[in-house]
Amino acid sequence: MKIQLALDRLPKEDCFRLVGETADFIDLIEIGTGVIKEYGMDIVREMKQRHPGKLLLADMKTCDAGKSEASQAFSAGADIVTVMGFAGNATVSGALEAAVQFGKTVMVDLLEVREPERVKELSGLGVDLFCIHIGKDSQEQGRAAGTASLDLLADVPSARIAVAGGLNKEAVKGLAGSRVEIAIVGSAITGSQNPKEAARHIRQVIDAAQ
Ligand SMILES: O=C(CO)[C@H](O)[C@H](O)COP(=O)(O)O
Repeated sequence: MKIQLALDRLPKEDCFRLVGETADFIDLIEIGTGVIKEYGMDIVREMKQRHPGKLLLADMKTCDAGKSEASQAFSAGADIVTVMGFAGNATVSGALEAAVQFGKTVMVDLLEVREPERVKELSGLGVDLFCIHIGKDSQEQGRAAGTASLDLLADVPSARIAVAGGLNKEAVKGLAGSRVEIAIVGSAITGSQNPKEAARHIRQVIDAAQ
């Protein structure tokens, strides 16, 4: 299982510092939605320039203008962009079209998607990478991402799966050995007193489970 470090609600300098400290233990870097709203495509561009060997995800959370927004992020150096699963099919298809043009990838964020039928429909459009996501506001109401929510993808055995939403070391351990390909971890690393050690521990948990 891969680790995607989510950089959310952070100043630019902290984003670069955190990636510098944890780079040995993470596989993907995510520029979070709020960080993109603050710094735009410049931070996507700069992160790719500084870390060309890491896969870079721009968490655009696109819900309209799919082709245009995906192209914007791919042009800036993103390898993966996110599009919301509740977006219209034309938006998802537009983003997928851009991904083909740039030779890159779309991740569909299933935040608030509850119907397996919708996941099958998205798969039919050509989506192969999905993110099961419990958002910040839901987390504050006591929900957390876990293996139970994998049921949403039970009918799409070919789907590649990422999981996000308050994952910590214990939750990542619970995902190890499941279908999940990418554990998206934000605050458990970025909010830790020692981000490098936090990332190292999560990496160890994953390696030990393989
Ligand atoms: O997409 C996100 C928020 O919308 C976050 O990147 C994702 O939830 C991971 O962060 P955390 O581990 O802090 O929940």
